Amino acid sequence: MSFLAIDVGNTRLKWALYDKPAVDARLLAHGVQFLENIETLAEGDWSRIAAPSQVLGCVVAGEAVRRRVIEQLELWDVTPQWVVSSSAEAGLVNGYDHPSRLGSDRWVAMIGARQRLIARGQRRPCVLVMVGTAVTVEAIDAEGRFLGGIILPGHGIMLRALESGTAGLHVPTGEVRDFPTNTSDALTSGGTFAIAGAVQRMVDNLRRHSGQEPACIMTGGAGWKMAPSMTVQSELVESLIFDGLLAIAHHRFGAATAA
Ligand SMILES: Nc1ncnc2c1ncn2[C@@H]1O[C@H](COP(=O)(O)OP(=O)(O)OP(=O)(O)O)[C@@H](O)[C@H]1O
Ligand SMILES: CC(C)(CO)[C@@H](O)C(=O)NCCC(=O)O
Ligand SMILES: [K+]
Repeated sequence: MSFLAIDVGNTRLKWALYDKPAVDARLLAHGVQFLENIETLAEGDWSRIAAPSQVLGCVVAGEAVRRRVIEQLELWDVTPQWVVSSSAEAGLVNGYDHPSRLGSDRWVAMIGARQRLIARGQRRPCVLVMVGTAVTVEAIDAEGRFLGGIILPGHGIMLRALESGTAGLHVPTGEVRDFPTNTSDALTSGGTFAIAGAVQRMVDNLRRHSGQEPACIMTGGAGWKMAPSMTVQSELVESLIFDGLLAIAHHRFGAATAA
C-alpha cells in the first residue's frame, strides 16, 4: 500500500515515503540527496525502506537525470509514474499557453497549495512562491485557475552571475540589512530584496485582478531563509510538492484502491 513521492529539482532530489497514496497519508520516511549522489540511493537510503507499491515523481532536472533515478528505482518491482503538467488536474486549471511546457514542480506545488486552501475552506486567490535553484512566483485565482507566473534566478545563481561577470564581487555571504554598507551585505540583501520584491509585485497584480486579498504561500529548500525578509504576510509550507504529489496520487490511485 505504501507510496513513494519523489521531487527532482535542479540541485537536489527529495523523496518521501507514505503509508498510502492519499491526502491524509502518514509520512513513514523521507530523505534528500544532491543530484551528483543519486547513484547511492538504491544501496543506501532506499535499501532501508519497505518496497513502495506506487511511485509518483516530478522532475525538472532533465531526461538524463530522470533516467538515473529510474535506474535506482529498479531496486523494486514497481513502474514509476511522472507528472506532466496538463490543462487540468486535481482541481487546478492551467492557464499556461502550452500547459505541458509548465515545469512539473510548479504545477505540483500549485496543486498542493490549492488543496491546502480548500481543506481550510478558503476559496481565495493565492500567490505561491517556490525558492529553489530558480525562484517561481505563481498567481492562482479564487476558482483554482493558474493565471500565470514568473521565473527568476535563485539566490545562488544571482550571486554566481555577479561573481563571474565582475572583478570585485568575490566576497563571503553577508547579512540582510535595510541599508547595506559593505559588499557582502549589499549582495546578500540585493538577492533577497529581488525575490521579496517580485513576490510583492505579484501579490499587487493578483489583488488588482481579483479585488480580493490573496493568500501567500512559500515553499522550497531556501524558503526558510526568505521568510524573515518577506514584505507580505506569507505562510511557509516545506512539504508543498509532496502535498501536491499526494493529491495527484489520491486522484489517480486512491479512488481505485478505495473502490
Ligand atoms: N539567503 C538565501 N536566501 C534565499 N536563497 C538562498 C539563500 N542562500 C542560498 N540560497 C539558494 O537557495 C537555492 C535552493 O536551495 P536548496 O537546494 O535547498 O533548494 P531546493 O528546493 O532543494 O532546490 P531544487 O528543488 O531546485 O533542487 C540554492 O541554489 C541557494 O543558492
Ligand atoms: C522554472 C524551473 C527551473 C523551477 O524549478 C522549472 O519549473 C522548469 O524548468 N520549468 C520549465 C519552464 C516553465 O515552467 O515555463
Ligand atoms: K524544486
